[in-house]
Amino acid sequence: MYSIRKTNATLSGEITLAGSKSISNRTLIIRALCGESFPITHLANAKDTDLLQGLLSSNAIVRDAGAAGTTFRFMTAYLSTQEGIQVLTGTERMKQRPIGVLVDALRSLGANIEYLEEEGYPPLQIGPPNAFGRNNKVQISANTSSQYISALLMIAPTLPNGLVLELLGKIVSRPYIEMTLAQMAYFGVKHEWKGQFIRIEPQDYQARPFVVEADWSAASYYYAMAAFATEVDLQLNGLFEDSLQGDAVLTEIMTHLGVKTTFNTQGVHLSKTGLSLPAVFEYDFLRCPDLAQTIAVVCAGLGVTGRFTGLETLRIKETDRIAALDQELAKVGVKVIEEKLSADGKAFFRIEGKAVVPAKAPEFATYEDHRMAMAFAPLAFFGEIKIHEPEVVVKSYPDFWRDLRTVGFEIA
Ligand SMILES: O=C(O)C1=C[C@@H](OP(=O)(O)O)[C@@H](O)[C@H](O)C1
Ligand SMILES: C=C(OP(=O)(O)O)C(=O)O
Repeated sequence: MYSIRKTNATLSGEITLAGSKSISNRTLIIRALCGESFPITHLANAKDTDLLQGLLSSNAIVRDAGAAGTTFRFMTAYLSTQEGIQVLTGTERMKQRPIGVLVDALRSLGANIEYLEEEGYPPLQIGPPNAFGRNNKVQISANTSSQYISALLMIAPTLPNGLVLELLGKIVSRPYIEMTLAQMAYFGVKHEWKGQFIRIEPQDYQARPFVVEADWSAASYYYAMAAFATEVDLQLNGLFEDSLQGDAVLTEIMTHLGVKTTFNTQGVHLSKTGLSLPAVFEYDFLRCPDLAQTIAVVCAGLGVTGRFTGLETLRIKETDRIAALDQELAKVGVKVIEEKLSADGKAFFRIEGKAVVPAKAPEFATYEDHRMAMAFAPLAFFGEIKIHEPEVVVKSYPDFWRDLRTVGFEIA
């Protein structure tokens, strides 16, 4: 457990953020499918990326993706194209995260996949494919996780007849699908996306050097600190305005919550907007679910009522993130209230109250979720806090605590 304090109310310094884990993991899969190696600069140092790199270079029969969702989903599709029999497993939590939508789609393409424990969940046994990809039309429900779709898209150009993917229902996390297609395009693979259909012809990936941009989801924790600080002069290096990451929408979100972004040659500079805050901040996180915890804590810290939609997928991530936010925000007197469904069927969650950090440091549990630890850390601006199992941050941002110390946090 860490005890965290911020003894002054200002925020200044310079942080060089590590590479995006989402972009890195796509790049590694594409390189594995490419047949020719290419250099990757600024690859993420996230554990999820290390795991993927390890699994791709392993010949082991049992491969463990740990807690890494993209690693598990991307490897499921990748191994379906490979000879031999492999077992793909993960943590106890991974065994509760659904995979049936992807397995059904891969089976319809000819993959030979068996569930080793519970139907619809990891671990999987992936056997040699049978006429894999002879059929090239697949329907897939798009409302659970975009990672299934990205996993299929990346193998699509290597299939004998390519792939025509029909997305069924509401598309969650759409910018991650766009990220996948944009990276595939960088490596020479064309696609056509019309309405609910994405078509990819059989094509070869072209090897080219690749530079990974810094992680916008990781940047969000500094924006939260900037929202809580009285004065801000903070530089975050490695980020681009023209980003592959949907989470770059953070700059826009945070202008409403008091943080001004100025792009420069190195990345972004953060300062205060000086504008007054809204009483209520309404936002739909369907396109950027990984920002939801950060912004929930920002609203709590500022005493702005958050009114959020698009949180449905949060329940199947590293933990049930809605339940975790509810439990932990209660420790600073903030409520997470699920409203009745609106007429158009939208589920609204209200984040209500102003966080008060009690004199006896509150202890925040992290539920094996890196984003719980990182989203709650900025509350140290309001008093001493404690974070359980701080090492969870390794999943996406192993240097988080080191970097926090460099901007004036006392961590013991
Ligand atoms: O494709 C990706 O890199 C990701 C997609 C999102 O997941 P879902 O599509 O399951 O929402 C996101 O939450 C996750 O952190 C990374
Ligand atoms: C949801 C996340 O990751 P994954 O689904 O890849 O485990 C995340 O990093 O917030």
